[in-house]
Amino acid sequence: MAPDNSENGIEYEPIGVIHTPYDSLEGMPIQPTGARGTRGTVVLDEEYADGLADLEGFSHCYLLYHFHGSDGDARTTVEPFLNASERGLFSTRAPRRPNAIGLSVVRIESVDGSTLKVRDVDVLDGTPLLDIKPFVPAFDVPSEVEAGWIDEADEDPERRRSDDRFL
Ligand SMILES: C[S@@+](CC[C@H](N)C(=O)[O-])C[C@H]1O[C@@H](n2cnc3c(N)ncnc32)[C@H](O)[C@@H]1O
Repeated sequence: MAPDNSENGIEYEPIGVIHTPYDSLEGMPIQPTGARGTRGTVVLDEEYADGLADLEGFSHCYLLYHFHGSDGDARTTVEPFLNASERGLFSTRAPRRPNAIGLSVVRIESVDGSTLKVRDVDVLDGTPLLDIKPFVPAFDVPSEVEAGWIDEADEDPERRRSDDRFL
Protein backbone atom coordinates (compact mmCIF):
# COMPACT_ATOMS: atom_id res chain seq x y z
CA MET A 1 0.00 0.00 0.00
CA ALA A 2 1.28 3.48 -0.87
CA PRO A 3 2.49 5.47 2.14
CA ASP A 4 0.63 8.47 3.50
CA ASN A 5 2.97 11.43 2.92
CA SER A 6 0.46 14.07 3.76
CA GLU A 7 1.89 15.25 7.07
CA ASN A 8 5.21 15.87 8.83
CA GLY A 9 7.89 15.12 6.31
CA ILE A 10 8.30 12.53 3.61
CA GLU A 11 8.29 8.80 3.97
CA TYR A 12 8.91 6.46 1.07
CA GLU A 13 8.23 2.76 0.96
CA PRO A 14 10.23 0.58 -1.45
CA ILE A 15 8.18 -0.64 -4.42
CA GLY A 16 10.43 -3.61 -5.06
CA VAL A 17 13.97 -4.88 -4.88
CA ILE A 18 16.97 -4.92 -7.24
CA HIS A 19 18.92 -8.17 -7.48
CA THR A 20 22.47 -8.08 -8.84
CA PRO A 21 25.60 -10.25 -8.69
CA TYR A 22 27.25 -7.75 -6.31
CA ASP A 23 27.08 -8.87 -2.70
CA SER A 24 29.96 -6.72 -1.48
CA LEU A 25 30.96 -3.08 -1.95
CA GLU A 26 34.58 -4.13 -2.39
CA GLY A 27 35.50 -4.33 -6.05
CA MET A 28 32.12 -3.55 -7.59
CA PRO A 29 31.66 -0.94 -10.37
CA ILE A 30 31.03 2.66 -9.45
CA GLN A 31 28.71 3.52 -12.35
CA PRO A 32 26.72 1.70 -15.08
CA THR A 33 29.54 2.44 -17.55
CA GLY A 34 31.76 0.19 -15.45
CA ALA A 35 29.08 -2.48 -15.19
CA ARG A 36 28.45 -2.98 -18.91
CA GLY A 37 26.75 -6.31 -19.46
CA THR A 38 26.13 -7.02 -15.78
CA ARG A 39 22.68 -8.50 -15.51
CA GLY A 40 20.22 -7.54 -12.81
CA THR A 41 16.64 -8.37 -11.97
CA VAL A 42 14.20 -5.82 -10.65
CA VAL A 43 11.33 -7.49 -8.81
CA LEU A 44 8.41 -5.16 -8.27
CA ASP A 45 5.86 -5.70 -5.55
CA GLU A 46 2.87 -7.37 -7.21
CA GLU A 47 0.63 -4.39 -6.60
CA TYR A 48 2.80 -2.28 -8.95
CA ALA A 49 3.31 -4.86 -11.70
CA ASP A 50 0.77 -3.23 -14.05
CA GLY A 51 2.91 -0.10 -13.98
CA LEU A 52 5.51 -1.89 -16.11
CA ALA A 53 3.13 -1.89 -19.08
CA ASP A 54 4.59 -0.11 -22.14
CA LEU A 55 8.11 0.02 -20.71
CA GLU A 56 9.30 -2.69 -23.09
CA GLY A 57 9.41 -0.16 -25.95
CA PHE A 58 12.19 1.74 -24.19
CA SER A 59 15.81 0.66 -24.40
CA HIS A 60 16.81 2.23 -21.07
CA CYS A 61 15.25 3.35 -17.84
CA TYR A 62 16.27 5.08 -14.64
CA LEU A 63 16.23 3.07 -11.46
CA LEU A 64 15.89 5.20 -8.34
CA TYR A 65 16.74 3.42 -5.14
CA HIS A 66 17.80 3.64 -1.53
CA PHE A 67 21.49 3.04 -0.73
CA HIS A 68 20.55 0.62 2.02
CA GLY A 69 24.18 -0.23 2.84
CA SER A 70 25.14 3.35 3.60
CA ASP A 71 23.94 5.46 6.49
CA GLY A 72 22.47 8.83 5.64
CA ASP A 73 25.00 11.53 6.47
CA ALA A 74 24.86 15.30 6.64
CA ARG A 75 28.56 15.88 5.83
CA THR A 76 28.83 18.24 2.88
CA THR A 77 32.19 17.09 1.50
CA VAL A 78 33.38 13.63 0.46
CA GLU A 79 36.44 12.09 -1.11
CA PRO A 80 34.91 10.50 -4.21
CA PHE A 81 36.14 7.32 -5.88
CA LEU A 82 37.46 9.22 -8.89
CA ASN A 83 39.65 11.76 -7.15
CA ALA A 84 41.94 11.89 -4.15
CA SER A 85 40.64 15.21 -2.86
CA GLU A 86 37.53 16.33 -1.05
CA ARG A 87 34.67 17.54 -3.21
CA GLY A 88 31.38 19.18 -2.44
CA LEU A 89 28.90 16.37 -1.87
CA PHE A 90 26.44 17.57 -4.48
CA SER A 91 29.11 17.58 -7.18
CA THR A 92 29.51 13.83 -6.61
CA ARG A 93 27.49 10.62 -6.88
CA ALA A 94 28.72 9.39 -3.50
CA PRO A 95 26.23 6.99 -1.87
CA ARG A 96 26.59 8.59 1.56
CA ARG A 97 24.29 11.62 1.45
CA PRO A 98 21.60 13.24 3.62
CA ASN A 99 18.98 11.34 1.62
CA ALA A 100 20.66 8.14 0.49
CA ILE A 101 19.00 8.06 -2.94
CA GLY A 102 20.81 6.59 -5.95
CA LEU A 103 19.97 6.57 -9.62
CA SER A 104 21.26 4.46 -12.46
CA VAL A 105 20.46 4.40 -16.16
CA VAL A 106 20.19 0.72 -17.09
CA ARG A 107 19.44 -1.16 -20.30
CA ILE A 108 16.08 -2.93 -20.40
CA GLU A 109 16.27 -6.56 -21.50
CA SER A 110 12.75 -7.78 -20.84
CA VAL A 111 9.58 -7.19 -18.90
CA ASP A 112 7.67 -10.17 -17.61
CA GLY A 113 4.88 -9.75 -15.09
CA SER A 114 6.35 -8.00 -12.08
CA THR A 115 9.94 -8.68 -13.17
CA LEU A 116 12.18 -6.38 -15.16
CA LYS A 117 15.44 -7.79 -16.45
CA VAL A 118 18.14 -5.19 -16.95
CA ARG A 119 21.83 -4.82 -17.76
CA ASP A 120 24.56 -2.43 -16.66
CA VAL A 121 23.53 -2.34 -13.00
CA ASP A 122 25.92 -0.77 -10.48
CA VAL A 123 24.10 -1.49 -7.22
CA LEU A 124 24.38 -4.00 -4.40
CA ASP A 125 22.19 -7.07 -4.39
CA GLY A 126 19.01 -6.45 -2.41
CA THR A 127 18.90 -2.69 -2.98
CA PRO A 128 15.40 -1.36 -2.24
CA LEU A 129 13.76 0.17 -5.31
CA LEU A 130 11.98 3.53 -5.01
CA ASP A 131 10.97 4.26 -8.60
CA ILE A 132 11.44 3.47 -12.29
CA LYS A 133 11.31 6.07 -15.06
CA PRO A 134 11.94 5.72 -18.80
CA PHE A 135 15.11 7.27 -20.17
CA VAL A 136 14.06 9.67 -22.91
CA PRO A 137 16.86 11.35 -24.87
CA ALA A 138 14.59 14.22 -25.90
CA PHE A 139 13.94 14.95 -22.20
CA ASP A 140 17.22 14.01 -20.62
CA VAL A 141 20.12 14.78 -22.93
CA PRO A 142 21.04 18.47 -23.09
CA SER A 143 22.81 19.74 -26.20
CA GLU A 144 25.93 20.96 -24.41
CA VAL A 145 27.26 19.21 -21.35
CA GLU A 146 30.19 19.77 -19.01
CA ALA A 147 31.03 17.49 -16.11
CA GLY A 148 33.07 19.80 -13.88
CA TRP A 149 35.87 18.13 -11.92
CA ILE A 150 34.88 14.69 -13.26
CA ASP A 151 36.00 15.75 -16.75
CA GLU A 152 39.49 16.05 -15.27
CA ALA A 153 39.33 13.26 -12.69
CA ASP A 154 42.39 11.14 -11.88
CA GLU A 155 40.60 7.87 -12.60
CA ASP A 156 38.61 6.29 -15.41
CA PRO A 157 35.03 5.69 -14.19
CA GLU A 158 34.72 2.55 -16.33
CA ARG A 159 37.71 0.91 -14.70
CA ARG A 160 37.54 2.27 -11.17
CA ARG A 161 36.19 -0.19 -8.63
CA SER A 162 34.47 0.52 -5.34
CA ASP A 163 35.61 0.13 -1.76
CA ASP A 164 33.70 0.52 1.48
CA ARG A 165 34.62 4.15 2.26
CA PHE A 166 30.97 5.23 2.37
CA LEU A 167 29.76 2.65 4.86
C1 LIG B 1 29.15 5.97 -6.72
S1 LIG B 1 27.58 5.17 -6.46
C2 LIG B 1 26.75 5.58 -7.93
C3 LIG B 1 25.40 4.94 -7.98
C4 LIG B 1 24.49 5.56 -8.98
N1 LIG B 1 24.84 5.24 -10.34
C5 LIG B 1 24.37 7.06 -8.77
O1 LIG B 1 24.99 7.82 -9.52
O2 LIG B 1 23.63 7.46 -7.86
C6 LIG B 1 27.96 3.49 -6.75
C7 LIG B 1 28.60 2.90 -5.56
O3 LIG B 1 27.68 2.93 -4.49
C8 LIG B 1 27.86 1.83 -3.65
N2 LIG B 1 26.59 1.13 -3.57
C9 LIG B 1 25.89 0.51 -4.55
N3 LIG B 1 24.74 0.02 -4.08
C10 LIG B 1 24.69 0.35 -2.77
C11 LIG B 1 23.73 0.15 -1.73
N4 LIG B 1 22.58 -0.48 -1.94
N5 LIG B 1 24.03 0.64 -0.50
C12 LIG B 1 25.20 1.29 -0.27
N6 LIG B 1 26.12 1.52 -1.20
C13 LIG B 1 25.88 1.06 -2.44
C14 LIG B 1 28.99 1.00 -4.24
O4 LIG B 1 30.19 1.41 -3.62
C15 LIG B 1 28.98 1.44 -5.71
O5 LIG B 1 30.24 1.28 -6.29
